[in-house]
Amino acid sequence: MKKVTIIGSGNIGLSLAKGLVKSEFAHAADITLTRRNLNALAEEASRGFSVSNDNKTAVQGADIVVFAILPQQLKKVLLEVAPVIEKTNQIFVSIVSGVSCADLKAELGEDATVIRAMPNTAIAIGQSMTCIASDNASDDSLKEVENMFESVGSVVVINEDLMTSATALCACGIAFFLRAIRAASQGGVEIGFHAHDALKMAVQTAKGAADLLLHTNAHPEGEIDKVTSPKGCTIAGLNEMEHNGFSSAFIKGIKLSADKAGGLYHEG
Ligand SMILES: NC(=O)C1=CN([C@@H]2O[C@H](COP(=O)(O)OP(=O)(O)OC[C@H]3O[C@@H](n4cnc5c(N)ncnc54)[C@H](O)[C@@H]3O)[C@@H](O)[C@H]2O)C=CC1
Ligand SMILES: O=C(O)[C@@H]1CCC=N1
Repeated sequence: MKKVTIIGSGNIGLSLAKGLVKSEFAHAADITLTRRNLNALAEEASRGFSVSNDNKTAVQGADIVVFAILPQQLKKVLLEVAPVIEKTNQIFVSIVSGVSCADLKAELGEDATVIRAMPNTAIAIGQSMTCIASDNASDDSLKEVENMFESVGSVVVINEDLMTSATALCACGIAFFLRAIRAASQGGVEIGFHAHDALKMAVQTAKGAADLLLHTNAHPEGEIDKVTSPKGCTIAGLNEMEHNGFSSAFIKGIKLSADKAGGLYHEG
């Protein structure tokens, strides 16, 4: 089993830790979680995770170190751990948006093995879509990190210059789809369902739509064509949504998120 240290145990860091244990990629005891306020990790400690507020000690002995802190918090932490890292044995994975491999190596050293990864919060249940990229990692190191993220979802290896696009489409994207489900359930309440039933119906319908594409490799429009009976109620609703900018709003939102994702580290 690999020893994994996660620097920054907030939303995505904890989701990753939970997912890795659930998938049996690692035992809780082999995962060290750090956070400035140790009290906030009491529950994780009781579940067997090793917890610490000392990043320097926490990186020592780890096979894989994952940086899961905000872009604005990263530089200070890189400078803190750089003197104690083992460049030949350790892999440094950054899931911090907008931080390049070059940025990471500028603080950790040019010979450090750095890999960027962009998962989403469904990683907690083994359903992440994770994109990974590196400019210097060996095939073995890349494979090791790919295996880790494959244990908690799907992985696509991409060119580093597409990482901010991956952030918008996949990491932010989960929020976009969640909002769409919420909107569907609100529509359901207006047409007669109690909120809990409307949400359950919207969630299962969204899951069915995603699974249809996953299982059949079909194109969404092909599946939509099967639903839209001539002169029917589906095409009427769908066109009304489009007249109100549904696809356009989604596309514009993803573009804005991608623009924003690139600038968070250097903006400070
Ligand atoms: N939330 C998400 O869905 C995703 C987030 N990301 C990226 O992951 C990073 C973290 O995002 P979130 O988890 O949402 O933020 P968050 O604010 O929930 O978590 C960051 C954690 O880092 C801790 N922290 C701050 N300074 C620290 C230090 N010096 N030492 C140890 N811990 C420290 C904070 O206490 C906090 O718990 C960001 O860079 C974000 O771009 C990437 C993919 C998905
Ligand atoms: O909103 C954010 O900035 C982070 C990056 C991707 C998901 N959450």
